[in-house]
Amino acid sequence: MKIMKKKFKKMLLVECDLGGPEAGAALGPNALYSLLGENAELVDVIRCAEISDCHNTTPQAHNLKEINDCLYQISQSVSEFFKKNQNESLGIIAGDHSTACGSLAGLKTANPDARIGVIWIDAHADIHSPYTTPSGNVHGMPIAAAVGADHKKIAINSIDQETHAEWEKTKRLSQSSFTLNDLVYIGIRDLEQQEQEVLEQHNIPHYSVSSVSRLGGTEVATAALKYLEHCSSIYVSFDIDSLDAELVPGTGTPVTDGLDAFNTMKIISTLAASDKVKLLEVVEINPLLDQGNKTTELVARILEGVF
Ligand SMILES: NC(=[NH2+])NCCC[C@H](N)C(=O)O
Ligand SMILES: [Mn+2]
Repeated sequence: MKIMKKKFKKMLLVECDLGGPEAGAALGPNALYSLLGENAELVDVIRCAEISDCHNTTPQAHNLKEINDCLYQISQSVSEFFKKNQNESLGIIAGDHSTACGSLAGLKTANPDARIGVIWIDAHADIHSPYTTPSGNVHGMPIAAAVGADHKKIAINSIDQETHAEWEKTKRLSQSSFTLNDLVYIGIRDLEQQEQEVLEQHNIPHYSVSSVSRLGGTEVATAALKYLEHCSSIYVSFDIDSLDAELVPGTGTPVTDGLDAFNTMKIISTLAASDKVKLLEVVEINPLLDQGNKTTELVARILEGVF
C-alpha cells in the first residue's frame, strides 16, 4: 500500500459559531476532524463562548466582544506554531468564517516581514464592515477586518459606540495582515452591492464557478498562485459554501450554482502542493443542519490527500 504524505498533518480546531446566523458551526471542526484518521495531529483546540452566554451588545456586529476574545487566542496559537515550526504548514478547521482574520494575524505575527497572499474560496466575499453589513453577522466581515477597512464612504449603517469600540479592537487584533492587492477569490456568487463596489474599486480578481468549470480546478488554482507570485506566504480559506448548495446542506448560508466536488478537489490539491501555502483553513460545516453526515463526509473526501 502506498503511504501518502499529507501536507497538513498538524491541525488546529477553532470551535466558534458566534459569527453566523445560527448555532451549530462550532461542532463542525470535531465532526470533520473525527473523519481525518489517526495521522492528523492536533496542536490546539480553541473554544469560543457559546451563543447562549453572549449578551450581544454590538448590534451591527453580533457577538463581536466574544469573537475578539477568540481572535486573540487563535492569533497567539497560530503564531506560536509558526515560530516553533518555521518550515511547516498548519491546517485549521474552524466553525463560522468570522475567525479567519485571527488565523491570518497569527501568520503575520510569526513572519512580520512576509508579504501574505490570500486565496478565498467561498460563495460570499466576506468583505463587509459593521458600516455596510446587511445582517450584522461577523462571518461576513473577516476580510475587511484583516485589511483594516471600514468602507465608510459606502456605509448603509450608522454604528453605535460599543460596536465601534469592538470593531476597532477587531482591526487591531487583525493587524493588517495583508492588503487587497494580494487577494484572489474563487467561487463567489452571492454579494451585496457594497461588496461589488469594493471589488471593482480595488480590481480584485475572481474566478467564477463557470470559469472553474470551463478552465478546470487545476488551471484556476495555478492562475491564482501565479497572481500571488510576489507574495512570500499564502493563506487559503476554504468556505464549504463555495460548493453547490445541493452538495452541502450542512452549512449556514448555502448558495445554489456552486462549485462541483471534482474541481474543488483539484483546486485544493493544487494549492496545497505549493510550498508557499502555509495555512489552509476550512470553515462553515454545521452538523446540526446536515442531512445525516453528508456534508462532512464530502468535505473529508475533498480534503483527502491534503488533510
Ligand atoms: N462566511 C459566510 N458564510 N458569510 C456569509 C455572508 C452573507 C452576507 N453577505 C452577510 O454579510 O450577511
Ligand atoms: Mn465565508
